[in-house]
Amino acid sequence: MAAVSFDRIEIRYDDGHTALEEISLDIDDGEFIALVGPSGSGKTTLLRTLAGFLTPSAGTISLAGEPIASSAGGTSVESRGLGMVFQQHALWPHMSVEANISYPLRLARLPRSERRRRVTDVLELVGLSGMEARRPDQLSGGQQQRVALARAIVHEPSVLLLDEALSALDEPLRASLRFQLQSMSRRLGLTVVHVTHDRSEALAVADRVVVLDGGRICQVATPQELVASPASPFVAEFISDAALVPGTFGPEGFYARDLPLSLPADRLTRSGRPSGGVSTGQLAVTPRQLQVSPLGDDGADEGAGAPEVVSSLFGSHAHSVELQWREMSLRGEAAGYRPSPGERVQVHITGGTFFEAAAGAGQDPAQEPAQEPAEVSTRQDPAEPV
Ligand SMILES: Nc1ncnc2c1ncn2[C@@H]1O[C@H](COP(=O)(O)OP(=O)(O)OP(=O)(O)O)[C@@H](O)[C@H]1O
Repeated sequence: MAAVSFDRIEIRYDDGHTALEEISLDIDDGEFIALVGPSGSGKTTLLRTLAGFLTPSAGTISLAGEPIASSAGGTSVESRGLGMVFQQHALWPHMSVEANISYPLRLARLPRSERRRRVTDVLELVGLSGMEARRPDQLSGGQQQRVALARAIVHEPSVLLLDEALSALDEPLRASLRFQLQSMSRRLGLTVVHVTHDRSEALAVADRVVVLDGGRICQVATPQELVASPASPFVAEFISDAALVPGTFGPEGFYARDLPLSLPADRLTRSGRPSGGVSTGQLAVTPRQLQVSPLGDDGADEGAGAPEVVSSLFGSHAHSVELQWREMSLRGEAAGYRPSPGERVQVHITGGTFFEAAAGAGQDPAQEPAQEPAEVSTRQDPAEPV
C-alpha cells in the first residue's frame, strides 16, 4: 500500500486539448478517494495518468514518496504495482476463476502452493469461496466483477484503481458491492482511487471526494464537508442538486432578487471571506433545505403566484418535488404529504449557502468555519409563502 502525490499535473492530448490542469493532490496511505465530476471533466484521464498509460505534460506524480511520472517519462505500468478494475470486467473467458485470479501471481513466478493459498484467501474476501473451478460464463455479472476485484488485489497492489467498476451492475447488487468494497479495502488497508459518475456512490464509500470540472479540481473534502460546505455554486449544484437563487446578503440575512423569499443570517452558511456590508450573489439551496407543504388557509391568495409542482417522485422518507416558481426551477422535499403535478404549494427554506458574486469557485471554505444548515421549524421561517 502507498501514499500518492500529484504535484501540478497537466495533461495535454496530442490534438492540443488540455484535459488536466494544475492538479495537486495528496492521497494518504490507506485512504479511499473518489473522483467525481461531469462527463469530460478529466476523471479517467487522471486515473490513466496514475496508472502509467499517459505521460504528464507537466508536473510530477510520486508513489510512496518516489517519483514515478513526469514530463520526462516515468516508470512502467507494471512496475507501479497497481491493481485495476474497469467497468467491463475483462476476464479471460476460457480460463477458470482460479486461473484468472492467479494470472498475475504466475507472471510473478510464485510457487503453485502459494498461488492456491492466495486465491483461496482472496475469494473468501470477495465472498466467492468454492468458485475456483467455474468459468466466467458460469457466473453472474456481479460475481464476474468480484472476480475482477479479486484479481486486482491478489498481488497486494500499492494502490487499487477503479474506473466505474460498479457502474455496469444493477441495484441492489451494486449497493451490496459498495459495502463489500469498503469493508475489504479497510481490512486490507488499501489505498483506493475510485472514479465514478455516481455522486451518491462517491459520498457513500470514500474518505474524501475530489470534485473535478473542466480538468481542474474544484474541491477536495470529506463527504460531510462537501455537503455542508460546498466550495462553489458548481459543487453545491453538482453534489447536492442545489438551486442557485440570486439575491443579496446583508446584516439581516439573504433576500432573493426575483422571488418573495428570504433567510436570516443565522440560518445560512456563508462561503469564503465576508467582504462586509451588503453583497450580491447566490444562495445555494439543496432539496433537503426546501420544504414543500400545502397552501394553507392562512390568507394565501389562492396561490396565484405560488410555486407550481412540476413533478413529485415518491420517497420513503420524503417525496422529491420539482417546482417551477416564476422563472426558477427548484427541487424540494415534502414529508407526510405528496403533492400532485400542477398543484400550487408553499415552500419554506431551512438553510442555504451564500456565495458572493465573482468570488465563486476556488474559495476555501476552511477560511471560515461552516455552520451546519439550521433545521428549524418551517412555520416560523421568513421564506414567506405567496
Ligand atoms: N485521446 C484523447 N484525445 C483528445 N482528447 C481526449 C482524449 N481522451 C479524452 N479526451 C478529452 O479529455 C477530456 C477529459 O476526458 P476524460 O475521459 O478524462 O473525462 P471523464 O471525466 O472521465 O469523462 P466520462 O465521465 O465521460 O468518462 C474530455 O474533454 C475528453 O474529450
